Amino acid sequence: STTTNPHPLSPFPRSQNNSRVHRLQLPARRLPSFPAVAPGASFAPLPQRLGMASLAASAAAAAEVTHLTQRDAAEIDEQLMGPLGFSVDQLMELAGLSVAAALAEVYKLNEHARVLVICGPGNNGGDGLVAARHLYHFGYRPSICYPKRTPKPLYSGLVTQLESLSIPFIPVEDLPNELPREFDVIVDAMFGFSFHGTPRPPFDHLIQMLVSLSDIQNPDKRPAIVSIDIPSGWHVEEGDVDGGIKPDMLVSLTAPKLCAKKFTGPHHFLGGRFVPPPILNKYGLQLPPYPGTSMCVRIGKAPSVEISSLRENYISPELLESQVMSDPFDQPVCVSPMQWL
Ligand SMILES: NC(=O)C1=CN([C@@H]2O[C@H](COP(=O)(O)OP(=O)(O)OC[C@H]3O[C@@H](n4cnc5c(N)ncnc54)[C@H](OP(=O)(O)O)[C@@H]3O)[C@@H](O)[C@H]2O)[C@H](O)CC1
Ligand SMILES: [K+]
Repeated sequence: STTTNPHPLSPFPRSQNNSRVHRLQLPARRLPSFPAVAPGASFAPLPQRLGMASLAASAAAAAEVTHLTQRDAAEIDEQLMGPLGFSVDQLMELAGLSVAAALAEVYKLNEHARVLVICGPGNNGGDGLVAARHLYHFGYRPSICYPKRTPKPLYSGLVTQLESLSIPFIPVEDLPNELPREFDVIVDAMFGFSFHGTPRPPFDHLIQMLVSLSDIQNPDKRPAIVSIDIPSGWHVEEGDVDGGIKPDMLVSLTAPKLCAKKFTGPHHFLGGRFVPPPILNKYGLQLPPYPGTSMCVRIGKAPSVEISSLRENYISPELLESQVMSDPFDQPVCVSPMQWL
């Protein structure tokens, strides 16, 4: 056939003259869907059901996860949405779902139902809108602050979907002064990998508000901050160069960006389980495998639980007087998990 290729970067190249086409060529042999790592990667594939040994391997592998430059992150995005056939809606849906899933894994519904999602003008903000919808369906009570709306159908559609769920949109000037009393979690969906310079209004004010919150040392006295892809205001490669937000949780998408090396919070997750082999191969990405059907995977070690504090806080179940036997040997034994400690 003499038809020309509509996508110059197509993974199914018709022109052999385009060097970028060569670099994106699909492997001749069909790769298995697991492990999602480049061939020759230095860590071994892990089983889908992670046992203790493989969890340790996963932590070791985390040290080797690839961190992207701003340019590579943008280029990967363009390739996914060009020659690799994805649409922005699709990627945003998966990104937002990953964020909601990661948040729900750490901040359980019974104690963290009230979530404020602060959305910026670009796709990072779109991820926040999608995450809010999924959080609603998970049982959370999200509210949204979306001060610079984008008049594109994708975004107005997301807003309509959220309005149909009666999710409140709070104008920036109406945000309560006492955020810690009103919300359990704040999702920072202001800026992602296209951020540059210093934040302009009203985001400068919103970022400062989150900086003041993250300065409160006692995490029980403030909402947890969850940043999507990049802590907003951070330099995408250098990190926190200007006394910025210190999120408790970072959900990197596709692959962590260089700034994530400076993240010191307790919870770092990877989401965006959509990276196909041509991208993994071209950029030599080393990414941890996602467990089972999960949309997110923890990068690095989970914070350890202080067992002695569990013991101190443990209150034994009440034993009613009527249940007490006269002979203690007849007393029914109540085995609680704490008795094994
Ligand atoms: N492949 C993936 O991993 C996917 C990730 N997704 C998410 O998309 C973002 C990147 O989205 P993008 O739209 O390219 O960029 P941002 O959301 O970071 O923001 C761009 C808008 O922000 C404005 N901007 C930039 N700097 C400033 C500033 N200093 N002050 C105020 N506003 C700023 C910018 O305006 P300009 O006028 O400067 O152009 C834009 O309006 C990625 O991080 C992920 O979260 C996708 O959802 C799915 C695929
Ligand atoms: K962000």
